[in-house]
Amino acid sequence: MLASTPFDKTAAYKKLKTHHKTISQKHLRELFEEDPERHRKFSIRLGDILLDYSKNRITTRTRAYLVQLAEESGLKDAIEKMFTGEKINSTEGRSVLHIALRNRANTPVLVDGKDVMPDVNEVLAKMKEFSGQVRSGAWKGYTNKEITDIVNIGIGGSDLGPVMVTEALKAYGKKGLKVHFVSNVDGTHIAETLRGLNSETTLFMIASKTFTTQETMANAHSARDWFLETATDQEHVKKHFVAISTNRSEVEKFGIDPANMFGFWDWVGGRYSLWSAIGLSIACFIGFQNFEQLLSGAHDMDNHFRNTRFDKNIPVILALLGIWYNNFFDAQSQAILPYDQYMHRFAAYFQQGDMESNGKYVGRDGQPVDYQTGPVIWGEPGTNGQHAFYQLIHQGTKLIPCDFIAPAVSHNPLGDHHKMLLSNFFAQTEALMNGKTYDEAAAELVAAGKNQEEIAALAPYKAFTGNRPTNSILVKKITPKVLGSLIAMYEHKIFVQGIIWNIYSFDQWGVELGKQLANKIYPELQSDWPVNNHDSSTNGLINQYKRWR
Ligand SMILES: O=P(O)(O)OC[C@H]1O[C@](O)(CO)[C@@H](O)[C@@H]1O
Repeated sequence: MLASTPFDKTAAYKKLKTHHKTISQKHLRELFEEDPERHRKFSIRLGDILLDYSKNRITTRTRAYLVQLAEESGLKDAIEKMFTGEKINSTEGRSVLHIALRNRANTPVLVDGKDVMPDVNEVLAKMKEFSGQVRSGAWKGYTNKEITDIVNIGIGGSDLGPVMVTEALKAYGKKGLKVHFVSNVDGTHIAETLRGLNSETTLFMIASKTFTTQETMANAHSARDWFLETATDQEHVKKHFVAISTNRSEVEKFGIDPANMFGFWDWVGGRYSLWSAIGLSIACFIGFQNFEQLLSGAHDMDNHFRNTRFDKNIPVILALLGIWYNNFFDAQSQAILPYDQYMHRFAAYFQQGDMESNGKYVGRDGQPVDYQTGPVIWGEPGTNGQHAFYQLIHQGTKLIPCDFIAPAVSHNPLGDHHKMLLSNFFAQTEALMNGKTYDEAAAELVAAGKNQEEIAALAPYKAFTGNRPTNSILVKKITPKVLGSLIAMYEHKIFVQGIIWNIYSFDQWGVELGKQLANKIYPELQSDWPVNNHDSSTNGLINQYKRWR
């Protein structure tokens, strides 16, 4: 069991409340003027990753109080409980062991007294063999041709991780092997994906922890129908369909050869599952060695997280800063802004990772919390975001803490593109911090030849308050290893915040109600009879749909 202290009842919370009154009056410009050592004091380096969090509205005292908050919340104990397989996902009665999936040290990790590592290693060995066969062409389709296209069918955690990673690591992808992802139950998704594919050279991976998810099962059945239209013989299914699941009996019921099933376990949360067999499409695309590098990067971050004191601990610091803005500055959201086109799904990935984990209002004591929990996560790659929503980040009325992420080395060193990209990366955090005073704006207008009247009219709009906090995460290069570390970094940040907010981060009951109601409405859509058993809005919408279809 995890300790259960409502975070607003801690002594550190009270200190931070008072301290916030002082800090909220300070401008980041002043903080930098007062202390030229901020970069050194507020940076952490781990291998090829540098976190500079100096452009935050904090002092060393803020950090000390935040660290105290983490300590009072029982974080140290909670981390140990997670790493040692205790059932900290209490509402589902499960351990939380994505860390075991990437435990490259192979030290025993016990669940109910049984070491899970032999099972983990067995599945990894099977993934290695299979991905090797697909990549080498040894795995043949029903007409003896090599596989050219993989279609992963899954949703949520059984889709977003593989999508994000295969995009982020496209530079490592095997030429001539394409990966496609179908998630939405909207028939357009699968129809558009299958258009142009050849059943003889296409391999389907049906990825679902439960193997009962409506969207995935509907898409899987449509994929099989499409396949059998040309392949005709049921026997051929086994060369073209593999399953990734914890539910063997449902996999068998679907008709997938158990030899083609890649298992995982209930202690792997869906949104933490890309390290498991759910990552099979990743392993096929980038190769098993690179997949192991991804695991190893995550393992490095796991070790750092578990063994480093909190004020030098990257995930802990990121989590505490998030709490500082979320609960003391009333920030509603958090932007993740990768300056790397390959990472264009990174923010979308952590929308599930963060919002499904910490979008909770009931505390671990069973009572509604009376403070804010998980933020809205959003973001797009720079520089596109700059020309879309950054205006609001710079001059809007909302405080939006931002994480800027960029690699020093590009996979595509084309002319001066990367220098231009990085100059934007550096410039944005500087601009958000410093802003532009009225006097600076007026001086620019003078230099542009404007008269006093024009200056008075325009300067208020051209001035920026600045004082907008950012983290800069500069990495050497987006390699599989670095990406693994970055993903694990955010996973642990989410964990820390959940512990401090005193909520359960590893269940997701909130998505159940919609599923239940959809299952109830689905049979009602079979006939043309009007319905009258819902509220007037839902009845009206369903009945109009029936008239129009
Ligand atoms: O892998 P499954 O069982 O198909 O579930 C897919 C997704 O559905 C959810 O349960 C709810 O959205 C996610 O947590 C999960 O990643």
